[in-house]
Amino acid sequence: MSADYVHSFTVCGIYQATHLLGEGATGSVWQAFNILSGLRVAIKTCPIPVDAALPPLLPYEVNIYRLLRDSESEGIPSIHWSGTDGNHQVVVMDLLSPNLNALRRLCRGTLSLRTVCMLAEQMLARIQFIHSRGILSGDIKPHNFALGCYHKARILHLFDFSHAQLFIDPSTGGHVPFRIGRNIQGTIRYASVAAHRSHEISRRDDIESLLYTLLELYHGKLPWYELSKRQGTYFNDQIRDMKEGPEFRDFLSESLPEFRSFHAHCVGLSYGQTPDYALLRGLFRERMQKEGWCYDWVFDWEDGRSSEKGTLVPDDYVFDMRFVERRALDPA
Ligand SMILES: Nc1ncnc2c1ncn2[C@@H]1O[C@H](COP(=O)(O)OP(=O)(O)OP(=O)(O)O)[C@@H](O)[C@H]1O
Repeated sequence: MSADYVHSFTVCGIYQATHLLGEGATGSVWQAFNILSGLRVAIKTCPIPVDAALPPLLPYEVNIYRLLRDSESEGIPSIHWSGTDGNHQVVVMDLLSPNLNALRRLCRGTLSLRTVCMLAEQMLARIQFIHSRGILSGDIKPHNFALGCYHKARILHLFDFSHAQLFIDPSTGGHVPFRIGRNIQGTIRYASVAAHRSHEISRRDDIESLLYTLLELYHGKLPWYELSKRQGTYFNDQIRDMKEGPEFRDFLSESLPEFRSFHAHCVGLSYGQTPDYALLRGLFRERMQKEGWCYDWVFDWEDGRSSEKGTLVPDDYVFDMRFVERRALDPA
C-alpha cells in the first residue's frame, strides 16, 4: 500500500476515496465517490516508477480499456478519468462487486452447476468480445470477473487488463507470429500449458484458462492448488506436468461431461485458431435446458443458505489468535 495514501484522499478534486478494496501487482484499488453526484466508483493507483526507463503500468492498461470502449462493450468497466495525481498514476473506473473468487468463498468454497452454467455464458461472451477487438486478456481467472453495481448488477464484467496484449499486429493486420521464449505472465494456477512452455499465447490460451477457472468455481480447488501457492521454476514445471498428465485426466474423468468436451476443444485448437465460442456456450446451454433451469441471473450468493458459513476474508489472511475470543474456541 502506498505510504501517501494510507487515509482517505481525493483525486481530481471530486473523487473522495473511502477505503481499500484490494491490491495486486499493478497497484491498489480503492472505493470512492463523486462528491458532486454521489456516484460510487473504484480508483486504481500505482506509484510512478522512480526509474524513468521502467514502462508505466497503469497507462498501458488504460489504453487497453480505450481500445475496448464502444457501444458493444457490455461487461467491460468504463473509465471515468485517468491521469497522474501527485506521484501516482490513477484511473477512476466503474465500481464492481466482489470478484468471483471472493463470492466462491462466500458460498463455502464451491458454486452450483446452475450458477457455473450462467457464469460460463457471460464469461464466454466477454472473452469473445475482447478477442473480436484483437485483444487477449492473458490473465483469465475468477479474481478478474465481477458483477457490476446499480443497473449493471446482473452483468458480469471482465477487468484487470494489466497482462493484456494485442494478437493482431496493427502494422500488418495479421496474427502475431508464433514464437518461443516469452516469459510466463498472468497467474500460474490458470496459465495454459503453452504459456508454461514459454510459447507466444493466442486466443486458445484465454479459453484454456477459462476452463481452469470454471473447474475451480465448480469443484473449489484444482489438483495443483497446493503447488500453485509456491514460487519458482520447479513448481511451475510440476504444475505444467500435472495439467498435461494423468492427474488432470483423472480429475476430468470424475468431473462433468461438459468440462471434458470443453477440454477436448482446447486441446484441439492450434496457435492462432479461432475458438468455437458457440460450441462452448452450447455445452452449458444444453445442460441448463436438460435440467429445466432458466437464465434468471440469480446466483448462489443471493441465496442466504449458500453463504451461511462462508467468508469474504481472503485465502491468505492470517488470523491473530490474540484477537479470537476464547469462548469461540472453547464454548464450555
Ligand atoms: N473496478 C473495481 N471495482 C471493485 N473492485 C475492484 C475493481 N478493480 C479491482 N478491484 C479489486 O481490487 C483487486 C485488485 O485489482 P486488479 O486485479 O485490477 O489489480 P492488479 O494489480 O492488476 O492485480 P494482479 O496482481 O492480479 O494483476 C481485485 O481483485 C478486485 O477485487
